[in-house]
Amino acid sequence: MRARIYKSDKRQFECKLEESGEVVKANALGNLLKKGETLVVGDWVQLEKIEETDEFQITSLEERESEIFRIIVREQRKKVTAANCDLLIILTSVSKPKYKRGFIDRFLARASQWGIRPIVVFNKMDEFKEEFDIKFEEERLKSLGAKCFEISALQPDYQPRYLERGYSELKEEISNRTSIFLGQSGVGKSATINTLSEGKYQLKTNTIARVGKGSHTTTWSEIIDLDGFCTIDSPGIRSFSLEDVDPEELLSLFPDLEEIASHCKFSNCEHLENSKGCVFWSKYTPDSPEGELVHSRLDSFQRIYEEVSALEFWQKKY
Ligand SMILES: Nc1nc2c(ncn2[C@@H]2O[C@H](COP(=O)(O)OP(=O)(O)OP(=O)(O)O)[C@@H](O)[C@H]2O)c(=O)[nH]1
Ligand SMILES: [Zn+2]
Repeated sequence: MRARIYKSDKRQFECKLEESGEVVKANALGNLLKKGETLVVGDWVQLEKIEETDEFQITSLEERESEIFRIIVREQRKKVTAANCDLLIILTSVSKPKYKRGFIDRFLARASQWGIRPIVVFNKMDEFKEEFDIKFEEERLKSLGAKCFEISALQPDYQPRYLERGYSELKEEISNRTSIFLGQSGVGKSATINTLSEGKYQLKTNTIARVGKGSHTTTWSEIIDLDGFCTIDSPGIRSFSLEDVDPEELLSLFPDLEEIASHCKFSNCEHLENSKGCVFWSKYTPDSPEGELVHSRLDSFQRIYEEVSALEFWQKKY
């Protein structure tokens, strides 16, 4: 019977049966686990019931539509943490913590790498101050293919004032999908999930796994089922760092820039102000409306590029 893995902890799995919705514990056939972690939350699998023991066994794995992963650089291998995620929800705050375009661009790069559609949610709109140019950010994100929403997690009946979409549109967007919420600490991920679940779920604010605080060796990940939508909670997928991305592949995660860069005169163009024949500086001057957007992206790209190429393990190659 068909089922989806909802929780994985080393070699033990909890699976939700597609037909009955029942959640059962299951083991996996050895050959499915051979390479260490070939089964992850979100995977669709076939289960068989072992009559003698009444236990369930995972007998096969369906091909994945998308994977959330990181590259373990030293081992040259991909570590998958979740599968079949439909939507990457990038949450940001318009008050505290301060909106950081660079963070959004990092998450957008991940969305591009994982092949998952991103949307951006501006939260804490109840504390909105006019000096924040939400329309500019929206235009920028729209041109990158990300729909934007404005909400207040603390006031679900907040109506959008600046953007087309608000809370009810967000509810619709996530319905029947599996999403993952990303965003810096304190933007309101837990609060938003709680509100969207309409009381069914009560995550303590500040409980969603933190990243980058000391060692986090937690292996467990789960899908939280919230009646009509699901979210994947897993430590290790929220980091902003793109340090596992090969600097030479970074541009491919900025498809908008990659397109423009393909017109630069030299294929090894560094896209600096004095680079000869660089389209970014000849055609898209930073003070033109279109150039402002392009250069804000180039800026993010170059920051990450510098950061990543400074890492020892990437330098070894050269
Ligand atoms: N004013 C206002 N405060 C909010 C809103 N959403 C969340 N908060 C507050 O912001 C703080 C952080 O919210 P959390 O939901 O814990 O944020 P988080 O993103 O889950 O944080 P981490 O668990 O650290 O990643 C809490 O004190 C919330 O009450 C909002 O829409 N408006
Ligand atoms: Zn160039």
